[in-house]
Amino acid sequence: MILHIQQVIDAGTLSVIRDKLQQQVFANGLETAGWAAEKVKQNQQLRAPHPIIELLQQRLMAHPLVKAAAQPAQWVNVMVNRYDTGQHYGTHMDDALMGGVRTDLSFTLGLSAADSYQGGALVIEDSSGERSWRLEQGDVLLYPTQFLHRVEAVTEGTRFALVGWIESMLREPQQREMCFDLHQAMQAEFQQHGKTAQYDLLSKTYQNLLRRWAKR
Ligand SMILES: O=C(O)CCC(=O)C(=O)O
Ligand SMILES: [Fe+2]
Repeated sequence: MILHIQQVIDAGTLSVIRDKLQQQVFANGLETAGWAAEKVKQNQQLRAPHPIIELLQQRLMAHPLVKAAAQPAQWVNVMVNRYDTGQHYGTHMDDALMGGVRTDLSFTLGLSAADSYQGGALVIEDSSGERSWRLEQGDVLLYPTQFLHRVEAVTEGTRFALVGWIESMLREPQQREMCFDLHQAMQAEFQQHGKTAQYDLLSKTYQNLLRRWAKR
């Protein structure tokens, strides 16, 4: 399950954040690249602790869809990536363990308006082929960390994005998808019909599956 959630952060907040980001000193992205990824990583990054990262991470952590889809146990290496014109991040795998935290999900939160730069698509490969995203500012893409992926070269302008990884209480993508679907069905039933007997059954199954599978 790859989830595209729209408008997690409003455009006004993002405009203030971008102004602040322009004043920060970014480090070379190679600082956090593994030995293979360093062959293909050409970007810049701003790492935690930093108040901008703190603020954005708090918003993501509080978002109901992020919570329901990721069932987070821990967040790790949340940082701002910056790609100026000509920069890219070629095909790579993210490390399975970052400081002892297992990376079950990756996310990218778009911080730049999609029409303010050219190129810079995030491309994810699976056995059926490739899919690419140029996220609108404020949108987040949440995806299992199991795929080869890349960021295409930015050919004009600058692409800022918040990226990071999540260790989930539900290790398997299939478990997360089942719990997420059930959660969404439960919510829809409650919103449309109230606390019906069907809602209670969905809720019972959701909570019991979570209890059965969740590990921290
Ligand atoms: O900038 C992005 O959207 C993703 C970057 C990425 O793949 C990474 O930092 O490992
Ligand atoms: Fe990556």
